[in-house]
Parts: sequence; C-alpha cells; structure tokens
Amino acid sequence: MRKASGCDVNVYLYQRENRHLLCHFHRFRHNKLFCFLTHSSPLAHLSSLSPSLSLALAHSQVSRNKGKRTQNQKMVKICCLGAGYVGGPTMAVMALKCPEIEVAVVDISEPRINAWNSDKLPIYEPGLDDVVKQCRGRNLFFSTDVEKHVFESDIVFVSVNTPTKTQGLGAGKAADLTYWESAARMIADVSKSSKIVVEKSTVPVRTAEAIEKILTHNSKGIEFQILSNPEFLAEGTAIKDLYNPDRVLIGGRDTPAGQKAIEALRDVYAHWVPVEQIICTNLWSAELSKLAANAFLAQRISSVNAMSALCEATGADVTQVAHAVGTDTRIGPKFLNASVGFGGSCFQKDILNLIYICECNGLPEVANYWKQVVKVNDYQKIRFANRVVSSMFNTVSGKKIAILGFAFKKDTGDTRETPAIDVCNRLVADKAKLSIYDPQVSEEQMRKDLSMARFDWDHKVPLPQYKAEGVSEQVSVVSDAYEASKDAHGLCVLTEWDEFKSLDFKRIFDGMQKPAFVFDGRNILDAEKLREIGFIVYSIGKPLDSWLKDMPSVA
Ligand SMILES: NC(=O)C1=CN([C@@H]2O[C@H](COP(=O)(O)OP(=O)(O)OC[C@H]3O[C@@H](n4cnc5c(N)ncnc54)[C@H](O)[C@@H]3O)[C@@H](O)[C@H]2O)C=CC1
Ligand SMILES: O=C(O)[C@H]1O[C@H](OP(=O)(O)OP(=O)(O)OC[C@H]2O[C@@H](n3ccc(=O)[nH]c3=O)[C@H](O)[C@@H]2O)[C@H](O)[C@@H](O)[C@@H]1O
Repeated sequence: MRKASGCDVNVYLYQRENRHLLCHFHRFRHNKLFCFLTHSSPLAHLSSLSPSLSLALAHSQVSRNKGKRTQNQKMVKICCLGAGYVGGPTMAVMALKCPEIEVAVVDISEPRINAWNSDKLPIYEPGLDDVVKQCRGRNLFFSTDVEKHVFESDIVFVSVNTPTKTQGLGAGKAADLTYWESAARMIADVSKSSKIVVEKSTVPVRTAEAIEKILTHNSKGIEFQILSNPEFLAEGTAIKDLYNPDRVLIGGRDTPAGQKAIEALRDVYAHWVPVEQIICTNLWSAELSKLAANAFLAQRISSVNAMSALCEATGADVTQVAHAVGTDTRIGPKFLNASVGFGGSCFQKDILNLIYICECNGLPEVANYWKQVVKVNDYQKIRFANRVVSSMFNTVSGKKIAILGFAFKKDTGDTRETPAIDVCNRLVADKAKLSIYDPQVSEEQMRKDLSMARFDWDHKVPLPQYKAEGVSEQVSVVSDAYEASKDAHGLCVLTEWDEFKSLDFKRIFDGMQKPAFVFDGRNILDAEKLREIGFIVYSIGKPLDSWLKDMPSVA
C-alpha cells in the first residue's frame, strides 16, 4: 500500500495483479470527509475513470512527486471553448490555482488566440497580465486547435458568445444560440471518451436540455454530463472577482452520474474557493439564477436612474437619496450610483432574454415588468443627450463637444452596449462635432461602434433617427482630455475613469468656448469646484443650475 497526501487530498492505492483498487478519501478544509469513491481499473485506463477520480489521482501524484509527473500519469485536462472576456480570465485563474491541471483555452478566432499568446493580451483587465504570465506555457495554453484539445479533455467549458438574436423568431429578445449549438455538435463529433460539458456562457433556462439532446444523439455511446456553472465576474474587477467570488454556482442532474459530475467540478473550484461558498443546485435553477442576478442588478440601476429624473425635477439630490435608501440593511448600498445608463454586453441582453422566456411561458405581466428596466435605461441615455442639446440653446449644430470616456465602465476597454454609443449618435444626429478621448478604447473600435446600425429591441427595426450618418466627418478621436476639450463648447463625462477626477479643470476652462458646460454622466466631478471656476454644470440627479432650469424641459 502506498499513501500519498496533498494539502487537502488523501489517496490510497492498492496494487493486485496488475489491477488497481483505488480508494479516494477526499478531505477538505477542517478535515471534513467530503466524498468516498472506489473504482477498479488498470492504471493504463485511468483516462476512462470519472474526472473526479482522475483529478484526485493527478493531484496526489503531483504532490508525491513534488510537481514532476511520471510516464503513467494522466494529467487532468480542461478545455474552454471561447477565449473572450470570460473564458480567458476564468481559465487563467483556474490554471494558476490548480497547477496540476492542464488548461487549454481555444477559440475559432486566430487573431484573438495570437493576442493571448503575445505580450499584448486581447482584453484589458487589471491583474490579468500577471496571472497569464505565471501560467502560460506551464499549464495554460491558448490555441486554435479546437478539436484536438476537446478530444483530449475531461472537462469542457463552453464560454462562447450568446448575443441577442437580430433576425427571425424572437429577434431583438431571444438569445442566439448558434455558437453554442455548433460548439456542442463539434464536441459530440470529436469526443472518444466521456466528458463533463460545462455551460459557462449565460444561456436561457433549459438550454442544458437542448445541449444534452445534441450530445446524446451524436454520442456514439459516450457519456456526457452537462453542468451549468454561470460566471458572475464583472469586467474591470474580473481577477479580483475570480479570486474571491461571492459564490460559485454549479447546477447538475439529480442522478448519481450528475452528482458525481458536480463533485468533480466542485473539486476544481475547491482548490481556492471555500466549499461553503460553492452552491450546488439543479440545472434549471443554476441557469435561471444567472439571468435573475443580472436582472436584479440592472433593476437597481434603473431604479436609481428613474429617481435621478425625479430628483432633477424636485430639487432632491440623488446621491443623498441613494445613501439614505441604501443604509437600510435590507436594501444595501451597492449598485445605487445614478449614471448616464448601464452598458456592457450582458445586462440588456440577459434581460431581453428573460423577457422572451417569460413571454414564451405565457407570462406577459412578468415580461412587462422586466421590460421597464431596459426602457428606463434607454430613457436615461437619451435624456442625458437631450439635456446637453437643450442646455446649449437647443442646438449643438457645428459645436465641438468633448467626450471623455467611451468604455461602458472604467478599467475596461470593452464598449459593448456602452451608453456612449447612444449619446454620441444622438449628438452627431444633431450635427455636433465630437472629440472623443478614452484611455483604453481604440479609434477603430469607436468608429466601428458609431457606424453600426443599432437594433431597437422594442420595435425590431434599426434606429434610423439616432444612427450617426456623419461619423467620419463629425467625430475625431484624440489622445488626451485636454486636446479633446480645446475650443469645445461642452464636455461630457461618459465613463468614470479615475484620471478624469484629477484633471486640471482650470486649464480646460481656459481653453474652452464660453459659456463652458460640463455634463457629468457619472457624478465623479466636484460640481461646486467646477462652478467656482466658471463652468455651467449638470450632474445626473442633482439640483439644477439656474441656467439649466431656465432652458426647455427635457424630461
Ligand atoms: N463579459 C462578461 O463580463 C461576462 C459574460 N458572461 C457570458 O459569458 C459568455 C461569453 O461572454 P464573453 O467572454 O464576454 O464573450 P466574447 O465575445 O468576448 O468571447 C466569446 C468567444 O467565443 C468564441 N467562439 C464562438 N464560437 C466558438 C466555437 N464554436 N469554438 C470556439 N470559440 C468560439 C468567439 O470567437 C469569441 O472569441 C456570454 O454568454 C456572456 O453572456 C458571463 C459573465 C460575465
Ligand atoms: O453577466 C455579466 O456580464 C456580468 O454583468 C455585470 O458585470 P459588468 O457588466 O462587467 O459590469 P457592472 O459593474 O455590473 O456594470 C454594468 C453597467 O452598469 C453601470 N452601473 C453599475 C453600478 C451602478 O451603481 N451604476 C451603474 O450605472 C456600469 O457603469 C456599467 O455600465 C455583473 O455585475 C456581473 O456580475 C455579471 O457577471
């Protein structure tokens, strides 16, 4: 008998006539017995054991050999389809925390994979470079050889994009599962051994059922277990969120094989997440919880933004109202910052998806309730742009306006659904000349975003009135805030980048046309100081300057 012990795993191996009886005692923090499994199999066939056993074995063997693997050992392998904002950071942290597991992140996009393998990663995320540098080439690999890595893996995460459908049934609301379906068909095609397939993408509730059908109808007798393991990271804080998640959610089938698969994935996360923070549910609860969490978060922002309009009309201050409301421990203080509107690739998409699911399930009242969250968000973006126009004598035609910030939030270069697109398009439609600066967004990306037809989710048609026809002539992209504001009539803050707080506003004021306006869409600037300098200031949801009060009402 040989005994091997890792920091939290004990494995005993018995050898008898070329066969191995493997008893696996898995201990977690506080020495709590977590699971007990037995299996009889030739060592050479360990690859066909459940990933849970393989994992434990690999873990113990690595511990025993102080990191060196021997010929017979099979390293557990994880593959992730989709090297995007979720797949890249999530797998990088998993590789860092589980050095005995090989992690391959694969994508059909060659430029994206090339960037992951270069010094300039395809996404900007604080702390990400460091994590990737530590693991890349050791147990973290980025590749376009999708089929090879899926074939070799025990666990396959699917983290492909699931955008809103733009055509056909459910256009403007339903999730487009084209990428997911083709990923599932490919997994079924190339697999020659049993696998756990993990839904990492955000998907409509009961997607796992459809995926299961695709996999089992094409499986050639191979067993697939589907798990739902939605991701809750936020961009800009992804690494922090992945190191210390509030919770990890794993949903699986309520069958012995389903439970075993849940355990296998729980073992992976338990390398760094306390087990009591790993919530295990059935598949449908896990899938729906993700949509519900995003809907609740977005609803808080629309609630405070709705209040901001009322504050402006009544003289109340939305920051004070949010503070007073948020100190009620039942409500809590987070996610109550009034803004120009929420953006990002997911809030709107996931709520629209939720609306569609409600409609499909004959629940129009519930659908209408959630619709209002998106409608208030659209209202807030256009209300802000209208405020800019109305304050400046109801016309911005030919006037230069500085736009500070284009990303949908600070500390990311992501512009998907950023409120800046709607605000800029609205101003360009009114013939303004925009000078845009963002520390992380490229000119090419901004021009692309501003030229794309926007989809009106409520009416299933592009938004002609706000489409920026004159993007090329009316928009310039510059490399700092001072250049953007030189000779401008107005300045709009659309992203809450920290560097905007410490700008020399006296210098900016001196270089601008008079009267000089500041429209703070994130409430990050000291409005009183700006007024002392001479600016006319609009801050979301704050008592209005007398100048603004006298202008035509926009709300
Ligand atoms: N961005 C975020 O902060 C969060 C996103 N999510 C969800 O995660 C999913 C992915 O989101 P992102 O990473 O932001 O998307 P993304 O668009 O950045 O990345 C998706 C990647 O999947 C690749 N892909 C598509 N089909 C593929 C296939 N068959 N094989 C291999 N690669 C394929 C695409 O080329 C793309 O690079 C979405 O469902 C999203 O709702 C969940 C939590 C947070
Ligand atoms: O599913 C997803 O994609 C992710 O969506 C959001 O993360 P993210 O969109 O990256 O960023 P958030 O910090 O949630 O901000 C979203 C938008 O709301 C805005 N916001 C946020 C908070 C607030 O108080 N006010 C406000 O206007 C932000 O500026 C931003 O435009 C959720 O916070 C994540 O938990 C989730 O995993």
